[in-house]
Amino acid sequence: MLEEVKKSLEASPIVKKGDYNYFVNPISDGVPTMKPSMLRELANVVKEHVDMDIDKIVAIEAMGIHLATALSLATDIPFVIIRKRQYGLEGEKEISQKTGYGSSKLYINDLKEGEKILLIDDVVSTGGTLISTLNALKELNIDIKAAVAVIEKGEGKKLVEKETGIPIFSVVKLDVIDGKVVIEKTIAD
Ligand SMILES: O=P(O)(O)OC[C@H]1O[C@H](OP(=O)(O)OP(=O)(O)O)[C@H](O)[C@@H]1O
Ligand SMILES: Nc1nc2[nH]cnc2c(=O)[nH]1
Repeated sequence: MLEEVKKSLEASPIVKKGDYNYFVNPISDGVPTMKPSMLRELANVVKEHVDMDIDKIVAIEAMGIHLATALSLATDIPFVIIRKRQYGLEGEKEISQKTGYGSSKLYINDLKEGEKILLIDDVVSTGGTLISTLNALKELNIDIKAAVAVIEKGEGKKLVEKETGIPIFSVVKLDVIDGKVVIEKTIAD
């Protein structure tokens, strides 16, 4: 199980973004090319391990979108995207997001108080993105049933859990060591 995912991650090229070792992978970049079998397996793993008694899947742009789409097709649950684009719609909420290599704004739309959601993104690394997003969703009184970061890089997941009180489900934990992705564990181990 997850052999294709592990092989693909271990083969990830590493590029520097300043001092930050950024791995490049189909799950987190759509580059190199994503295989449908790998995307399907990831959606099924999430579906099997996470409480799917929810009203909506919520994706973070950009690299949560294909994961949310696959999960939506596997479960028939609708999804909405937290965009990097501002629409100015009524009720829109702005979030400031900071990663290990950049920052931007995110915009929450079309989520109602009490709605049961699963939040999904590709990677948790420093935890900056999930901390600001989960805290904003809490301020909106959204019922966060689950939060998923398919790939856990480094120690950011623990920080998110400490800062938000919300457990994060991840499929693979990895780190970049000596210029290579090293898998530390997977949900199948
Ligand atoms: O835990 P963190 O350090 O916050 O890193 C995780 C975030 O970094 C990436 O987003 P990025 O801003 O690069 O945008 P993208 O999804 O548009 O590539 C990734 O998709 C996560 O959202
Ligand atoms: N693709 C990719 N996305 C990230 N998001 C946060 N860190 C990383 C990384 O190293 N690679």
